[in-house]
Amino acid sequence: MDMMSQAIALSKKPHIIVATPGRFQDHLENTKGFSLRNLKYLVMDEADKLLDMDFGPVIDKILKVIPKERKTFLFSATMTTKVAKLQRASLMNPVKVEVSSKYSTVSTLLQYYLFFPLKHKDCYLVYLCNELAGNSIIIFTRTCNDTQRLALLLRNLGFPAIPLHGQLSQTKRLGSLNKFKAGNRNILVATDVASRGLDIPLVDVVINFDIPANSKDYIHRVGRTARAGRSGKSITLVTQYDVELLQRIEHVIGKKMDLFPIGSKDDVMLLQERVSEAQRIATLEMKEEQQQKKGSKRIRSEGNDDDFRDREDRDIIQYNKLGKKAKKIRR
Ligand SMILES: Nc1ncnc2c1ncn2[C@@H]1O[C@H](COP(=O)(O)OP(=O)(O)OP(=O)(O)O)[C@@H](O)[C@H]1O
Repeated sequence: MDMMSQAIALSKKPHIIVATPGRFQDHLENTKGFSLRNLKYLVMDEADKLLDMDFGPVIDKILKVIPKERKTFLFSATMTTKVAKLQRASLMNPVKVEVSSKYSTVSTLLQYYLFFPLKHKDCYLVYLCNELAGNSIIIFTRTCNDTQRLALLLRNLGFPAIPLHGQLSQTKRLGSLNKFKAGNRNILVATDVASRGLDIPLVDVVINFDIPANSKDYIHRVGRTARAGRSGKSITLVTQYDVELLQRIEHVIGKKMDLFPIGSKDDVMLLQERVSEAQRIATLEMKEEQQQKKGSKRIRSEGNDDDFRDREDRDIIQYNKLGKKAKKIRR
């Protein structure tokens, strides 16, 4: 929804507003007649995230202009000392309710790791996707760039992968998510934008392509599977540089992960040639995309059709093109 239609909705004085902090602050500053004088309850979901470096300053501003006489609820699977700071700063008589004094993952989640040298990372991922074909999988990466690259790489090999990251427009993000939810694409490659809050019942496996640097992110990521009593698997890829991070996560969750059972290293390496070719094509496609992006920026700045920004159509064409390329690789 755009700002204007939201302003109209707000003028009708809704009883409940669900908002991201940035947009909320925007309305506080720019929407005439929008006031929070009567606010009674403030709920912060993923509270530790809302109070971190990215959101903290905006939240501070919002807290300053809402009534002190209110009930505040903070929710999250993980908490930080920053929440404690906030409790001291603006909560009266706070009560803390914990399911467990230790961070825990559910017992229906089977947690595995795979250990191999960094140079074979893509190859192991492709091997896993092949082994797990038919499952619905979320693959987490550290950067938007890797998300895009891996989605292209997997598509080049014929896997129905789709990227989701913060640099996509809202429309495209929703589009990706819907395709995944509907089962049209059963591999979602995502950054941590997808690590919290997503409630998709059919996720069978979470793969941490990059091991999360923060153990709390691990808990949120693997929580995308094995939800509401269902079973699920997580597989964390570990290279020679990640051993310490793995140990730290195991310490935080109070569990040791098992080695994911796969064939021999030779079985994995059989894929290497095809993976290398798909990597080469993915790199070219990334370059092509970047050039097209530059082109679209130029067109936009010249004042042409704004819809050019929505590259959904072009992506479909590209997907078909990749489909052909994938066949070529198989032969
Ligand atoms: N008591 C319950 N009985 C059955 N299903 C439930 C119950 N509570 C929640 N669920 C279902 O479990 C799923 C997860 O719930 P919800 O999204 O509220 O979890 P959450 O704790 O907010 O997760 P996260 O913070 O990790 O995103 C939802 O599909 C919800 O409908």
